[in-house]
Amino acid sequence: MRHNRASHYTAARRDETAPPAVSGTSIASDPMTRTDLHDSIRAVLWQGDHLRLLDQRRLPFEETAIDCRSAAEVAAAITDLVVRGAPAIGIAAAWGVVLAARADPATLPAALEQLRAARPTAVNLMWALDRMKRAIAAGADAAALAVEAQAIQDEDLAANRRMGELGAAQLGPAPVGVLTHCNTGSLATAGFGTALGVIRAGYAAGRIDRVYAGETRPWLQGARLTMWELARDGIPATLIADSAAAHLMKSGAVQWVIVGADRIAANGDTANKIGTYQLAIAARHHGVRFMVVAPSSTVDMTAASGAAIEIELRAATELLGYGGQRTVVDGAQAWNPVFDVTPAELIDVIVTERGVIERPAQTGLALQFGPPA
Ligand SMILES: CSC[C@@H](O)[C@@H](O)C(=O)COP(=O)(O)O
Repeated sequence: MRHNRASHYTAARRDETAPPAVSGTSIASDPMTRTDLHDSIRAVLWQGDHLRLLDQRRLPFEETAIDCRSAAEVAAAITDLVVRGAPAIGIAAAWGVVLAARADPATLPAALEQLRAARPTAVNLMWALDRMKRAIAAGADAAALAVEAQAIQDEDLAANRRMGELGAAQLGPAPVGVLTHCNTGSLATAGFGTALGVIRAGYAAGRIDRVYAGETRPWLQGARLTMWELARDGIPATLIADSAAAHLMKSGAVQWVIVGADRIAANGDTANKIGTYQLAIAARHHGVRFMVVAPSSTVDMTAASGAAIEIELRAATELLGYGGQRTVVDGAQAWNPVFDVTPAELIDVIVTERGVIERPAQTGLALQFGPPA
């Protein structure tokens, strides 16, 4: 393993013996630099002529990167969860557009379409592509598109820092226990994180003393990724099975559930990782408060309510086995929706970089985002 503290990742080198992690793409796989701070985690890194993605399917035990050299490779990496988390896939897609422009501007319409189809629920993907499309319409060349993609990435990091401050101010002052779901940290964003950014800021301010993370079946984003990020930061963290959440709340160990979002409708209904809805129901029953943290790029004012949000259904095989090993009897069927919608009535606070919306069911998002489109 080669370490290079001057850059975030070690230089990629083609490993002919490694199995292709994303079918049909050329992959350079190599260990990435290990550092100790969340600031050093970069899920998406532009390398001047290609895009380097930290392969999140292999964490926490392997820090390897995949180099994408075409929009098609970026789209495949998004679909296959090499890169995941609503803001991060929007950022990766923006760089995918840059790759298409550099290769041949004539391929841009097809590239935009292919990237848009990579995953259906996280609206940050469509938001970022629409922004790149507007830049193309305004005459941007590949270099100008790279500036736009970098701006999308930089603005996301700034939004996360701001949401961290705003969300942490909602807590305490006495330190609380917090439950989170999936992974909303540096890995899911340009850095720092949304819900995990609030947790980072809250812990730093002495307003959080313990974080519980649901494991997040079947891809284990909570177990593999959130626990990894929290361990690197030295934040006290306890993993729970997803099905232990109501029991945890009943014990009195948590006062807040803090989660991210993949799409927030105009009325405040929020799509997020499957299992979020049942956390919100259990939280309301136990008097535990429920906070959603997401940048404005996650807000979709064209969706009047959660009913308008497409929920991604993934392959049944993701549920029928574990670690490459089949665990369910042959011939069994499985249903694998990977997001659900939490109704606004169950949400106490929505935090975006524009501010805090308390009891969103009463006002919707119009206070910050204007009337529904
Ligand atoms: C800041 S990330 C917010 C959401 O994207 C996150 O909670 C989530 O549901 C991610 O799902 P994933 O399937 O891992 O992309």
